[in-house]
Amino acid sequence: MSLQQQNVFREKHVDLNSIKELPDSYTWSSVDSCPSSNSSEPVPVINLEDPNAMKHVGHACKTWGVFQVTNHGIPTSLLNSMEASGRKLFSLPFQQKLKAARLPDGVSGYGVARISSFFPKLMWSEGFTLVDSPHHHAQKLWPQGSGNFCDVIEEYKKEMNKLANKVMWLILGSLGIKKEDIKWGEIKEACAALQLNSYPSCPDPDRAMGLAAHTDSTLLTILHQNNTSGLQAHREGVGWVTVEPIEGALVVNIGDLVQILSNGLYSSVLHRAMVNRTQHRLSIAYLYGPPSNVRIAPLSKLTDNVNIPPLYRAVTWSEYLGTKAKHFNKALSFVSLCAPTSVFVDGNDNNKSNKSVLVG
Ligand SMILES: O=C(O)CCC(=O)C(=O)O
Ligand SMILES: [Fe+2]
Repeated sequence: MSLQQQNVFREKHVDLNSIKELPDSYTWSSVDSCPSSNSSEPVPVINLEDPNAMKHVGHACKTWGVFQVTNHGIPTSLLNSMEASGRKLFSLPFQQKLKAARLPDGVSGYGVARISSFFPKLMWSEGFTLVDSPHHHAQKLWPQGSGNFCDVIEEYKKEMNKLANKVMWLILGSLGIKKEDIKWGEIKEACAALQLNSYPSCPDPDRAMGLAAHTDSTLLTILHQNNTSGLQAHREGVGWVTVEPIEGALVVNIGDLVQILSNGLYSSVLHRAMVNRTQHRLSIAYLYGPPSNVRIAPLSKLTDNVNIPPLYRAVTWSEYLGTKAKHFNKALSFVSLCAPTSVFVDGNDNNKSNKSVLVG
């Protein structure tokens, strides 16, 4: 990073652990105007070894757009090691983390939430995005050697890829889609990124926002949250519902690309992360998408051009990320083939960024 880039970066990046009182720039009035719902119905929990798992996945996609999975096959030891690696990274001194800072026009590296530019207020979180190999960043963070950090990341990505592929086929299967119906076939060659989020304890959590409301620009996202609640999903007619952490379970969010593929039968889930006064929260999101050159369009089996016309035009993942980076929570309506549908936009939706936004 050049000196000038470093200065610009420092103006935006603050060591949240050193702040004792919530500054005005971090004070959100919209947190109060969108309170959490008291609904007692929890987000569905699906045992992937249940013979009816596909049916349950279909129902959860139709009603919530988010669910938790158990018996998912990811070893607990790997989840623990990944969490420890995340902690090790975020507990580095602030100046050290800045050495692996995301470049102004880049995607990977350390920095504020990538959706920050769409909101007038700052979020109480720090993030680390890994798109390719982690080695380059690890060398900057730990010049003396990063221990098993890179091995854990690589192993985690490999295992998550298998799980994401399996869940993707449960989702497609629940729509009646078979392998031969997918022209781009092997979603095994999918692209993915890892997003590590850290939410330090906050002096005034009721007025702060960890990560503002957004949908993920993925096919699906698999999220591991440490034993600290904070993730909330928005359900039509109900409001914000907390996705309570369950030991060993993983959260699956339906992303915008499944909304396109399913021709709107399954909607991506609007979600956000809240913070708390005493605990440091950590989450690790595996962002799963198709190979970047594949055009994603409503599956022909789900449309008939007469009664059920395709609702979206075909887009590649990278094209969609560009649209999202410009129009944020309105992006789906920009690839829509019919009149714009109602979209939820929280905060300032003026486009100030031309970066890729993998989330939000
Ligand atoms: O921290 C969380 O629970 C949510 C993270 C998230 O939504 C994301 O990284 O896209
Ligand atoms: Fe997200």
